[in-house]
Amino acid sequence: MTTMAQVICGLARRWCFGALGSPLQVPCLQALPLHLGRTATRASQRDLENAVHQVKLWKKDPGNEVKLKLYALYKQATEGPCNLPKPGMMDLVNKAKWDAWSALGSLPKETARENYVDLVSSLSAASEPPSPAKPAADGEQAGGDLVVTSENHITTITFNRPAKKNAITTQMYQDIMLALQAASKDDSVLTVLTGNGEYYCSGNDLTNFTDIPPEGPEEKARTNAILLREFVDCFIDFPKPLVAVVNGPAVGISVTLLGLFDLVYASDRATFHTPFGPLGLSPEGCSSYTFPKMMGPSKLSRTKVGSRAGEGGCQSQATVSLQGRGLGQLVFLKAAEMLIFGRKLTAQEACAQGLVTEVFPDSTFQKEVWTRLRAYTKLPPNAVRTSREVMRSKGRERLHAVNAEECGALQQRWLSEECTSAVVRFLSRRGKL
Ligand SMILES: CCCCC/C=C/C(=O)SCCNC(=O)CCNC(=O)[C@H](O)C(C)(C)COP(=O)(O)OP(=O)(O)OC[C@H]1O[C@@H](n2cnc3c(N)ncnc32)[C@H](O)[C@@H]1OP(=O)(O)O
Repeated sequence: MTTMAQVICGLARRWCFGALGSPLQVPCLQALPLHLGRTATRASQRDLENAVHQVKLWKKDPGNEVKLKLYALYKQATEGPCNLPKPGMMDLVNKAKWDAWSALGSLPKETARENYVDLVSSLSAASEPPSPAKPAADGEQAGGDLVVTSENHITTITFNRPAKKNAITTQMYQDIMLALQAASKDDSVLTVLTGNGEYYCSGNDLTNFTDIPPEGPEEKARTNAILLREFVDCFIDFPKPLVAVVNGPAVGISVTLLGLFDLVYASDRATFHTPFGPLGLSPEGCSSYTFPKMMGPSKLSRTKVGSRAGEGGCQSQATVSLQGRGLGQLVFLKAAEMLIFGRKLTAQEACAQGLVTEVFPDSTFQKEVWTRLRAYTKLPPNAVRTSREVMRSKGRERLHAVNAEECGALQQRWLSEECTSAVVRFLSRRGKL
């Protein structure tokens, strides 16, 4: 499946060479050097054609920002100021192109031609053969975006895109579903989700929103809603204990799904963030039901006073009891603060709210957690499975209904200006469009 970045790269590559479509508003584009005037003679049409040919010879991808700048200059040099109607918000590729071209305003054709030629010549001088790919360092996991292992009666599903903070691609949703289906039938006792690298998971890969099919954004939203519903249903119906080993910051759907897990063990460097408000989105993963149920509309959290992290419960965080005895901090955290207003929780706060089972010092996190999980696999597997089933069966029908409602709401949210603007802002901040 091509993502927006590939679509843009492909189009931008054609834009540079063949000048297609209309430009894009990428604020950082203005940051690129405009050679406002050549000290030598003015660039001729021939110089422009030579520069276009030179770009074709480039071995190293200059990145979207440069491609879009070249595209906009080429259009300005050959057609003058942007003369196309502004595309719709969801038509991100053409909007990206329209804005980049429009950003050049009434720059004269000759100047645009000079700038194009100068930019190509300066980049050609700077370009060097791409360095050989860095071999995976010792201990780093090779493998694809998702690594699934099964040993010691534990199936482990590891998000493995550390360079992208383990953001979940569309393919990864499919692969996680396949892994859960296999785990439900294998001889494992527990199934674990965890992350490779500093992040647990940064949620949905926001470029997922931008790969618009020919049928248009409505079709994309419809298929996304089906994918999300099936994905969450897999967790609702999963028949064995689900464990999250939250090794670092968790965002979005990787947080909301935790309400469907049986154990959530977190490193004390983990954070839990559901930025649905800023993204123009709404909750998923049944969190609109599980979080209020877990946290209460407003909850005075009670944790062991003075307990060391890892000795049961959350790290010490004195709270005051309803009787008002003792000193400490009132921890009023509502599900609404997370899901509506996007408040980020520390591991301790998430534990105090019931989202996290236990917090461990990062230095001993992996050792302590995996020792404990291996001990749990020694329990009689059928008893474990039966106990979990009787705990979970009563709520499944309700969870399926919640999932359906959440996906229906999101299907509309994905088409909203609020959401598309937020996605464009995120992707534009680093020239991802
Ligand atoms: C069909 C199913 C729908 C499911 C519905 C689910 C909804 C959600 O999950 S909503 C939440 C979505 N996630 C986000 O909004 C997080 C977006 N990312 C960020 O805010 C930040 O990247 C960060 C806070 C997670 C980390 O910031 P920082 O430490 O500054 O690192 P960078 O931003 O430079 O990230 C490094 C690299 O990774 C890319 N990246 C990170 N997260 C995502 C993401 N969610 N989607 C796409 N790409 C992501 C980021 O763009 C950087 O890439 P490069 O610039 O190429 O290095």
